[in-house]
Amino acid sequence: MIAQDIEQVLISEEELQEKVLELGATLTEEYREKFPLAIGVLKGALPFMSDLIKRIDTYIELDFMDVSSYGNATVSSGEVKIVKDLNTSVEGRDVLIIEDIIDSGKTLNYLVELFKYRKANSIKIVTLLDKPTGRKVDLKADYVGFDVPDAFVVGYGLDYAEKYRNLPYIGVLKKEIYSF
Ligand SMILES: O=P(O)(O)OC[C@H]1O[C@H](OP(=O)(O)OP(=O)(O)O)[C@H](O)[C@@H]1O
Ligand code: HPA
Ligand SMILES: [Mg+2]
Repeated sequence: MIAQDIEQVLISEEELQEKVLELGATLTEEYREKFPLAIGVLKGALPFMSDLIKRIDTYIELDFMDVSSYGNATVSSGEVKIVKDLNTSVEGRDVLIIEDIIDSGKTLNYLVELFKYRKANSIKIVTLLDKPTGRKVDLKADYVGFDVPDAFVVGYGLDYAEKYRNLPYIGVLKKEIYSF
């Protein structure tokens, strides 16, 4: 079915779940004495966030921010739009931003600056994937699941034109799907 559009599986379901466990254990230690505000960046972070929070064994509060800069393209427009803002104030809070991928870095750079301006006490980033070759601004995550090569990847939350978010693994799309 939708798997027929995938050229190659980069990260299997088992590898994803193993990494989520490992990151959950690390974050449990990091936030043991705190009550962080975990902010999921919609829509891409949803599957990762859903799995990760179940592996964090300390008190956490959840919120969501919906920002978008890709539309239906495979290259960032560079303009980050807030589609849905937080319900909670970040002032004085220990913020943990949960992302699916850092590519150009523009989305997270925008969010980090916004949360600094709103006076968060601390801001950390956990991202499932990092694509260092895509970077346009200087930005590093505190916790990274996997580095990915310079290819447009989909699955486990990541989309191409809003499709493929529901694949249970991370794959590379066949070229003919997005170049015509
Ligand atoms: O580092 P960057 O170049 O900014 O790219 C990363 C961002 O782009 C994607 O979101 P997108 O804007 O496509 O929204 P989505 O999560 O709803 O797909 C992805 O989920 C990250 O949030
Ligand atoms: N795939 C899906 N969405 C993305 C990517 C990618 O490689 N980079 C930034 N947003
Ligand atoms: Mg997208």
